[in-house]
Amino acid sequence: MIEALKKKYALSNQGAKDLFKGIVYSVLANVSLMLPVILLAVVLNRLLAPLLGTVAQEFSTWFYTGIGILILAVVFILHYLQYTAAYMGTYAESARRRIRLAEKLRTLPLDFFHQRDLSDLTSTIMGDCASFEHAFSHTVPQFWGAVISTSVVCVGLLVFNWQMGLALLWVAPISFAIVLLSRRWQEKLGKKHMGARLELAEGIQECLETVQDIKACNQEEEYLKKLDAKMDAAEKAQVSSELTTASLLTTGQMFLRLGLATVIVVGNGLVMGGRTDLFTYILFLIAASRLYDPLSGAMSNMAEMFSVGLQVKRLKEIEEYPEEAGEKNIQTDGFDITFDHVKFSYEKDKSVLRDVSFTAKQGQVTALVGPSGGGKSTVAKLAAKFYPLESGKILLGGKDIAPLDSTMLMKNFSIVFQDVVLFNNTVMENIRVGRKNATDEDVIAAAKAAMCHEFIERLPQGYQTVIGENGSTLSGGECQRLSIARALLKDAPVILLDEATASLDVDNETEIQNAISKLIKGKTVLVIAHRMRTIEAADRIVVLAEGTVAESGTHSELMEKKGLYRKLVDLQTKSANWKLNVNV
Ligand SMILES: Nc1ncnc2c1ncn2[C@@H]1O[C@H](COP(=O)(O)OP(=O)(O)OP(=O)(O)O)[C@@H](O)[C@H]1O
Repeated sequence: MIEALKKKYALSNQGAKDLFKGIVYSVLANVSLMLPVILLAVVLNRLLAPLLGTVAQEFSTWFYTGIGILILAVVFILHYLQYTAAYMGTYAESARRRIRLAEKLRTLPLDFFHQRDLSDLTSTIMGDCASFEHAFSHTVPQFWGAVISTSVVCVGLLVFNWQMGLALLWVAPISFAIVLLSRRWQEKLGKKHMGARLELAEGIQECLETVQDIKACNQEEEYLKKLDAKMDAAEKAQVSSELTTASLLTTGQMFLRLGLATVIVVGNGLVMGGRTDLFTYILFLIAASRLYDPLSGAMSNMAEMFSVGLQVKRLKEIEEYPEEAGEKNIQTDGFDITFDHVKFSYEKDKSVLRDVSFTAKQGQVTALVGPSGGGKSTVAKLAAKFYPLESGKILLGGKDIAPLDSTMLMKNFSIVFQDVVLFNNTVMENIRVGRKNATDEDVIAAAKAAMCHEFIERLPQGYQTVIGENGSTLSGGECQRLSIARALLKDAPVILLDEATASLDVDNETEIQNAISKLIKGKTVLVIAHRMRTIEAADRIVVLAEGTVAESGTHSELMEKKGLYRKLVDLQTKSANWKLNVNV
């Protein structure tokens, strides 16, 4: 049972045990609701003895009051136990689920995050987890509790008087069938609603991220119109999903109440015909008033459980995604990086790299140049195993990196990408990301080398200043210098620099390049730069165009060759003399 619950609702062992406890208490609490009915029937039987024609027995008010209080106490205790088991268990499981998800995300390979939509992931982690809290505290235990307890009571009523039992219960299977048979329909509408909600969340996120550009291009009205359309679509999908569910549910619940009419008609006939007594008739009338409520409740819960099913599926997709299970022991023979006939595509059948082969030697600077979109950044990311290859191999110190553990591999890389990622934390901690156990002095030394120290000192709290989400309170050049400081601090044997000095002015660029020159001594350096003069001194230049290596060699070799590299250099020389003509 515990195993079945674990599997069905993606629960931990403790979570499944707590849910089981919640269901058991829910069954007992529901059954206990029949105790007042039984007491009422017994009391009425005694009080109405003269009317019913039965032998009048001695009636003790105190005795029945005492039993009544005892029953109330039992009902209260069982409901209390059910409440604590369902609620405490659910919230403890919710905390475990969130931690489990965070742990799982930590172990997933990077390509998982490139495949999944980030707002979809956020909505699973935040939204679905919140829905589970409601479902597992308010719905699932109550549903199973109602189904099991009413089945037990129904069997009891059928054994007691099968004709009255049938008159009371014939409606239940039909009512449930109405809701159950429409499950696929409800799930389809639920999926559509979830899809529309995700699109809306994506739209809002995109709008917030690009608000400056939208304003700068006077696109507010246009953009808001599109967002409005997404809101309308989400609202429509929600209304149609809820309306359908509510209509079917109300139909089922109304049908259930028909049973009261059949109890009256059948009971009347049986009492008139002398085939049953008035006591049984009254007992079934009271039972009808108590029994249909939990069944109605179970039907409403069932609709919510359909949508929980969809959310559990999304959660399982993350939990069951194969974890990164690479070799932890990385022993390489030096740190040369070799691309050996590498073929790669982000999307199926859209090759970005075709047959790329070259070696970036340790102790040398290898520069990647070429037209925009040629695949330079992709090559740098593949060198650090951000994505799996379609075919070919990438070797680090002669060792294929494909089977290696990414976290262990990453220890060998210092990376500065075009898009700098900074955390909403202090400057000190943002640089310390490079090396967790670095002392404050180490951090400051790296900051000085990356020309950050001066501007950091000018910040309100110096190194202890919190820099906002992704460094929102700093300029682009300052963010880039921080990320260079981080890389200097890490001081790994392989260095990937993708447009590392792109946002710096000429003075800063020269100084930083001096700092980088110190950093790269004896290391394998793969550098991408659009400004050709910054890589003229590189030991080897690899020209990438349309996903292949067009040519390679030193600056002078390539200039002599008069190929693509020469063309790019000439173009840049021309553009360096370009001036903004304000008299046109
Ligand atoms: N995450 C991604 N998903 C899908 N396609 C991508 C992705 N990143 C890059 N591409 C595509 O891969 C190709 C190579 O991109 P890449 O960024 O490697 O080129 P690049 O030479 O570094 O360009 P640039 O000089 O403009 O930075 C381009 O056509 C680009 O559109």
